[in-house]
Amino acid sequence: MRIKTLVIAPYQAMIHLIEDCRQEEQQLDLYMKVANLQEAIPVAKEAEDEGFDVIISRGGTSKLIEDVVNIPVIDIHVSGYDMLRVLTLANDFPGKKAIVGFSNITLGAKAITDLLEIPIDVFTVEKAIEVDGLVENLKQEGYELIMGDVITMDAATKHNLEGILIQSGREAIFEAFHKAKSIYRLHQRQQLEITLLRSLLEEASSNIIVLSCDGSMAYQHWTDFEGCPLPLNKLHEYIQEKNNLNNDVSIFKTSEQQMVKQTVKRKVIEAQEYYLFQYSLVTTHNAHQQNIHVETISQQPMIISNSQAMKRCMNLIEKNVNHDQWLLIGSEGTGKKLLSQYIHYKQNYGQGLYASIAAGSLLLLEREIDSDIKTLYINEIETLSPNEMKKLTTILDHLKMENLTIVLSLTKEEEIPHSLIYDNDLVRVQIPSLQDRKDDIRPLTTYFIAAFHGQIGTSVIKMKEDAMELLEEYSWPGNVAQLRSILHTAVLEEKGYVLGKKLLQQYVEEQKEEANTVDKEFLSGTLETIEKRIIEHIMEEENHNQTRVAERLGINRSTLWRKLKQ
Ligand SMILES: Nc1ncnc2c1ncn2[C@@H]1O[C@H](COP(=O)(O)OP(=O)(O)OP(=O)(O)O)[C@@H](O)[C@H]1O
Repeated sequence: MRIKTLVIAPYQAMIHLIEDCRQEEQQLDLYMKVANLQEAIPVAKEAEDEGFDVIISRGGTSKLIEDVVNIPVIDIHVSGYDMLRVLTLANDFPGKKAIVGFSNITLGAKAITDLLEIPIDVFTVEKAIEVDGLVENLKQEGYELIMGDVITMDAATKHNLEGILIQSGREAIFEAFHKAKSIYRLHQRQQLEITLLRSLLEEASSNIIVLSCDGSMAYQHWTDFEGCPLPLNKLHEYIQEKNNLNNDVSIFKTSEQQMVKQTVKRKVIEAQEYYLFQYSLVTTHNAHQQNIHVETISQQPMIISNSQAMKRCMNLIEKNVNHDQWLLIGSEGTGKKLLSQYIHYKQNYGQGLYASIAAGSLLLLEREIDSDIKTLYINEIETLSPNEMKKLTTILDHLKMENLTIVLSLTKEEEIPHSLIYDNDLVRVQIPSLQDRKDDIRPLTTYFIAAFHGQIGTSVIKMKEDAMELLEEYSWPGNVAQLRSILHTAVLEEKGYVLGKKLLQQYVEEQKEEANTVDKEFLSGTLETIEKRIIEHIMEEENHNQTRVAERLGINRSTLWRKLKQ
């Protein structure tokens, strides 16, 4: 196959020479046009669109073309022979003579005029616009003959000076033909490699975008998204903000409310930095609408541990911090989840994903756990039936083989199979209830008040001493979560800077009453009525699945059926 080549000649005489040279050229399919500098740009663009393989041109013109096309551009050099020819020609002219041009011409010219002691002066310009003024000055200084490129000749004609165009000879043309062939072959090989790599990349990985460090896009390929889920300027900001980006994983919500996982990798290729962003959808629920909540923990969670009881608990955690199987036991709201996030942070220092899931949902989870999830927190284990507990043990055995820290959370240990919670590999941490660590109430209160002030702009910044004492006296059946929730309600209500006892007392009393009414109402009536109420309650919790209800109550299905009929 012949190489389709366009020669953009900056002057007409070159066309004749090329016509002559083409007789000896077999591999190039040569076309020719005359155009100099700016005029050459549209010609070159058109040639690229028409499927030309290579462009050949000369000097400033080829430089301009190079910037606007993606096909190889070959420059016809001004050779020493060209220079010798023009100087020989000029030598016989009488009067003052000068060569004017860019350094690609003038360096060689100066060397020859010095060596051969030819009385011709050499002037170098850096920009095309300098030529006209320079030639005008030379005329005033008495120069009669000017040599140079096409622009120099135009200026000479304009100022009525004699001019000789430095033309390229046969050797320079043949050298350019030779270069065109070898560069074209190299370009072809590279294009082939790029096409192959692109198709491999498209098959092997999708939903990726590659940016260079200035934010410009080098490659993208999407299958699950219509385009990049984040605007490109956000990605650029991301690159600039994070200085150590390698395998950085994060989770975010798109404008369409989809949860998306983003993984960023940094690659350095020939001293250029590139960033590969890969996206995947994090399905937070499966067909049964079971939720797995995935997030990043980018800051070390603050754990208040003023009390001796909580200090012991934290010591145990710190001592075993790199362990990958944990059992956190504590009543509702004691901080089990927060502690699991603390363990996750200590193990991964903000990298990797943290996920939490209720045990019942884990049993129904249809997918593999995402490999970027480094910690899996499993709670609500106590709501499972004995059969489900067995299933959970099998799932956990499987999960233990993954590169994953598992944190089991329990509010009570009774009725939990030993196989699940008496595994030697488990680090067991008992989290004391708030009543058993009253020394934490004061710092927790201060911490929550400051956090609400900072995060939601509430005005309270201090507690009255009698209000604090009230909090320290209360038994807190809902533990830290309940303390936090009461303080939250109170600071939203209080518009002053100081939170007093009166308002708090009102909320604490409400909590006490609520607890009493629930218990009292639930336990009122005969044994038969209470039993019925319990069955109804469990039926609600188990979605009216009678097999599971019977399992939980430890009775067989026919007994349950009979009791329901009563
Ligand atoms: N020691 C602590 N220091 C600071 N904040 C805490 C502490 N313990 C708990 N909290 C806060 O109290 C609230 C309840 O904690 P968390 O959800 O971790 O409890 P939990 O034991 O997992 O609750 P549940 O058993 O109901 O799932 C959270 O807002 C948590 O940040």
